[in-house]
Amino acid sequence: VAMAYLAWRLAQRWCPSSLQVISFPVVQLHLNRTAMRASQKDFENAMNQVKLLKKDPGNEAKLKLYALYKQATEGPCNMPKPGVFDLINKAKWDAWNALGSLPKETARQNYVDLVSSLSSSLESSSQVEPGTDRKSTGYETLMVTSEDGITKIMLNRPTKKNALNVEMYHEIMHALKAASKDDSAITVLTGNGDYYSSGNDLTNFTDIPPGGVEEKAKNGAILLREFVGCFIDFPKPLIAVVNGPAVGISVTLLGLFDAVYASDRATFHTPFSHLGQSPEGCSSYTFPKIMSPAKAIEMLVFGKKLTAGEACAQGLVTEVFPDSTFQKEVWTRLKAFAKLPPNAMRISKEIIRNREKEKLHAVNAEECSVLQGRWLSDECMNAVVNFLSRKSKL
Ligand SMILES: CCCCCCCCCCC/C=C/C(=O)SCCNC(=O)CCNC(=O)[C@H](O)C(C)(C)COP(=O)(O)OP(=O)(O)OC[C@H]1O[C@@H](n2cnc3c(N)ncnc32)[C@H](O)[C@@H]1OP(=O)(O)O
Repeated sequence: VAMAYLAWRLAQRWCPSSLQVISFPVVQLHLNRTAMRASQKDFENAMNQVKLLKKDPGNEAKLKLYALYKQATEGPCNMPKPGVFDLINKAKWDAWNALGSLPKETARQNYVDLVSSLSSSLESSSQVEPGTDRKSTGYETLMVTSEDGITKIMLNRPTKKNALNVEMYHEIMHALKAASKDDSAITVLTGNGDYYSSGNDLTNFTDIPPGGVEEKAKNGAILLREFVGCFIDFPKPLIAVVNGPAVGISVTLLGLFDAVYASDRATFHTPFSHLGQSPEGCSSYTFPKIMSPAKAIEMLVFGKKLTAGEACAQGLVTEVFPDSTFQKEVWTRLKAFAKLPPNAMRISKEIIRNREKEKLHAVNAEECSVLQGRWLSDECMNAVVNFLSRKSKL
């Protein structure tokens, strides 16, 4: 029953709710569109279109495509279920199996529809409107706006507590690079919904490439190093507006921000040991400097969760505001900052931060290399499997 429940939870995660409703314990598929039927030619065109996508559509979309393709070509899944540690094949099996007895023609149509929606959304993501006041809706996982001299990068996966999936890592890097060159004076990172961010999306560990977990860990370390590097090198004032709880990498990165404003609802939690992992985001260097080595160890090694007030007392947070007035007070202040001469702000940040840059890049490289080893450990694997099978939560 537990395994069936897990399959159902994973299926919920990976199956498009607009196409079907899945209920437990009996898997029922209620299709809301049966009228249209894609021809074999449409299906083949869609398969070719997938190869031409300019951007990676992300793991969730790839699993949906895989499942629909298998269903359309082979019918219902009757393969043996892969073992619990064979994460990638198990995820694929779950996605396919969750389609139940969906007819081949419907799967074909759903595949064609999905490719068409991916093509249009990924095409538009490369277009940024020119001008000073602009809104970029092209991102899949972010909302990026630029007005009043402020570029706001909002993490936008509120139903997943703004967990950072691989696509979000890439989009944040893209948004930061664009913000570093645009005409805004300051850049703000914040979260949509009740969380600032729940940190690394633990399903990032499930998409294992043909080279196996070693290759996955190596690629993860390369991605993480590049990602953190963008924060180290960001040239303008970078401000975090921490609207709610923050976990993992969303906390450690705060040591690289120029100001951190938090709602009194926010908490700061880095449960790395619980997850069999180790600190990143340069926190092994910035946290002991900011708050003393002993306080840093309480957070980074023992996983002590801080309230916003505690984080402020320890220097990680610049100022705490009551949640009821948080947005109003913070944005009023930020708008005033953004009116200051941008070049003076950039040059002042440079002189304050630059002498640490080389050190920070070295720390980043070392942390990523240590984490690469941690991701291959049983401690880490067990923590991820426990979360995904809903046996544990922070
Ligand atoms: C080899 C790997 C390569 C990886 C690629 C590079 C990676 C770089 C990695 C850098 C290292 C980073 C480390 C970290 O950030 S460690 C911190 C990781 N985060 C967690 O452990 C948090 C896990 N989440 C929770 O414990 C709870 O969800 C939480 C306490 C945050 C909220 O609980 P609550 O009960 O309020 O809400 P739900 O649990 O129901 O959550 C709602 C849905 O959101 C999903 N969710 C939330 N957080 C995550 C997450 N971090 N990863 C994946 N999914 C997450 C949750 O599952 C719910 O989804 P469903 O509605 O579908 O069930």
